[in-house]
Amino acid sequence: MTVGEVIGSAPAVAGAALALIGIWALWWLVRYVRADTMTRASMRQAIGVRRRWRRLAPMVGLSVTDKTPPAVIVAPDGKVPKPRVLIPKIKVAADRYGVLVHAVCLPKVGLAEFQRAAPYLADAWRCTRVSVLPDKPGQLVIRGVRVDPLIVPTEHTPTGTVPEDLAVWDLGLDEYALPVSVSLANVPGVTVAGLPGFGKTSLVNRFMCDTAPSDAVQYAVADGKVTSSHEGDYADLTDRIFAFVGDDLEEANALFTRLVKLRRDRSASIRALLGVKNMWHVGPSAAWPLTVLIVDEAHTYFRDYKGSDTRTKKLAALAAENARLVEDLVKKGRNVGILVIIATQKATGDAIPTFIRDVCPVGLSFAQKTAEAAVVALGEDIRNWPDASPTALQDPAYVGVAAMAHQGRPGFARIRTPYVADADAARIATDTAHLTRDPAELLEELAVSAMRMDDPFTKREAA
Ligand SMILES: Nc1ncnc2c1ncn2[C@@H]1O[C@H](COP(=O)(O)OP(=O)(O)OP(=O)(O)O)[C@@H](O)[C@H]1O
Repeated sequence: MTVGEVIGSAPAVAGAALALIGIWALWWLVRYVRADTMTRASMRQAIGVRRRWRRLAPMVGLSVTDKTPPAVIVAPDGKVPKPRVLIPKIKVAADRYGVLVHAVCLPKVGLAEFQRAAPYLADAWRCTRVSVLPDKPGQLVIRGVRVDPLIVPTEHTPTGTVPEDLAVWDLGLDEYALPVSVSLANVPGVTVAGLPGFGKTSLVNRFMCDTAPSDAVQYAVADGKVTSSHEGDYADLTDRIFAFVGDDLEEANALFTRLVKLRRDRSASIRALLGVKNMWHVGPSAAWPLTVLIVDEAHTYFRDYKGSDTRTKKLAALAAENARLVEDLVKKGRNVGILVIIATQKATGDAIPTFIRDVCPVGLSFAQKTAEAAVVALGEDIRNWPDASPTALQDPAYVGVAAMAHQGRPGFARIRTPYVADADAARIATDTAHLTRDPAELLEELAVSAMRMDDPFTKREAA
């Protein structure tokens, strides 16, 4: 191509570039118009972050000077080129709560430098909080939230569709508005504690509503706050629950005994029926469902009864027996697909006995009154993380916010869990009631069909 041709094509190239910019501007405008007020503010914020980055980065110590002279040491006019100041390249995206910035590290400008600069970035970007985490090798992700996600209530409307992965429990958004979930695969127990009215039931409701459309899960509930299944928080869900007991210690004892028997029968037959030692290797199924026992207001079943009269002695014996049975389920139920969720308002050692709490790998706590209660709910380590302590969640703005130990790294996350309306829970329970089965019966059916398959006559027929 000659120089003349290049000059001649310049208007066409400029026109194409302008058209591209026009298309991009139109796309941005359409997104802006369709977005809600919070997202629009974040989109404007993202423009500011991009526009000011070249000036801001060196001011907050996020630049490096490249002193190596380029290939041409002396320019034709005799001047030596100045060293170049390099700044990390960024890509900025916006959502309801703020901006998500992907940055590329430079020599001596990495994770530590970005983390040191985070408070300055928060000031410059007008953010309540900025966090910096590693992304891909050599890249970082910086989360800046303009609005504190912990104080913005959210709602969740269950879709009624079968979850893609039954073992993933979506909990809500953390303090950086990033989604938090826990894996329930190989988890035998979850504890949920918190002052009354701070969102425990809503959290458990969400779990049930999201998983209930699957035939690979069955629920049993012991609710210590009520006497019959038609009262209280689980009244809307009874159609999807295969066993329910209220505050009667003897009935609870019978339910826990029944589930321990299921645990034993499953342990005895898992290799023959599933061909594995751990149900999670093949995943839960309609024939071998994940069996979830929810023990709400656990204090009712485990508390230490003190007194020498016959009735109190009987209650004390039942409570001790209940704790022992639930401990059995938590300690030995994992590989056979039994999960225990223990919720309580009362954070004392006898509400969730420490020998049970300590074997539950997942612990969540809504607001707590005292540091001791926080320790009972989340373990000793919470004392080392005062910012995340549930004692700081007592303001009504934090209804629905829980603290939870990070899975796989030190520290605790605070999570804004969404509210699930009772009407939605009722709708899901009604729509999925036909899936309710007793896992003990299912186990028997599975054993019978396995026996039939072993039968030489049946084998011949099948062949
Ligand atoms: N995640 C949430 N977001 C916003 N509001 C919530 C949330 N969860 C609960 N609430 C509000 O708090 C009220 C009480 O919630 P919930 O029944 O879940 O509390 P709880 O901790 O289970 O109380 P209790 O221990 O008395 O059963 C709800 O009716 C609702 O108005």
